[in-house]
Amino acid sequence: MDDSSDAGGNGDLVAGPAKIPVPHEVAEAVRTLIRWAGDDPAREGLRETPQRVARAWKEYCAGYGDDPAIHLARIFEEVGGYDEIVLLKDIPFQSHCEHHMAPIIGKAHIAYLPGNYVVGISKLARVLHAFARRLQVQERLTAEVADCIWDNLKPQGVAVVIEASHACMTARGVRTPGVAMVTSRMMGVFRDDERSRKEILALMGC
Ligand SMILES: Nc1nc2c(ncn2[C@@H]2O[C@H](COP(=O)(O)OP(=O)(O)OP(=O)(O)O)[C@@H](O)[C@H]2O)c(=O)[nH]1
Ligand SMILES: [Zn+2]
Repeated sequence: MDDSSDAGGNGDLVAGPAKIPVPHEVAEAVRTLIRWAGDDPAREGLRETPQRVARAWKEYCAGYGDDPAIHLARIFEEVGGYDEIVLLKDIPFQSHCEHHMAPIIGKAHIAYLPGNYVVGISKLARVLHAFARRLQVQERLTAEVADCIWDNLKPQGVAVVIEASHACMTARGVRTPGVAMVTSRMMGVFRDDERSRKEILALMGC
């Protein structure tokens, strides 16, 4: 294939982002895995696969280079006396389980009851992705997101609920599709006050 061709005239859009170099031993590890799985890493279709797999894993695990707390560094003094729940619902995310390195695909609901500060709403999703793009178990992911918001925003309450499907359960092993794992972490008023807890769970649709 001629790499210099640009038939669509879209320049960089066609070329995509610059590719990071892949260390030899990383590519070799993928070749070893392909061989062990039963295929020939030297055959035409698999020749560039080790580099692709390595770069894909850098992308899946980009959270290791993303400090979640940084996304909550820009906080605003409470806006216009707003003192009700802020909820970001149905945030899709992707992670990988630390046991099998298989995809965890799901959605998260993240809420807080402000104290003196609020944060740009996109930042809640950024915190989620910074923790999700690592090797995880769902319980720890849930706790890390909640703790990060609690520590940095100092709100009156935090509630995080995550529902996800684990490919290590659907594509292998017990092979049971259609199962959702649900985890939650309630802090402050959402843990201590029955009415607040019920209100947030109703808003989340849980
Ligand atoms: N609690 C929890 N378990 C998880 C998560 N992701 C994967 N697992 C489970 O981790 C367990 C690992 O069990 P092992 O017996 O060590 O591994 P395995 O022999 O591959 O187990 P099977 O998946 O049952 O075949 C499995 O039961 C997985 O379902 C997660 O996020 N939270
Ligand atoms: Zn797993």
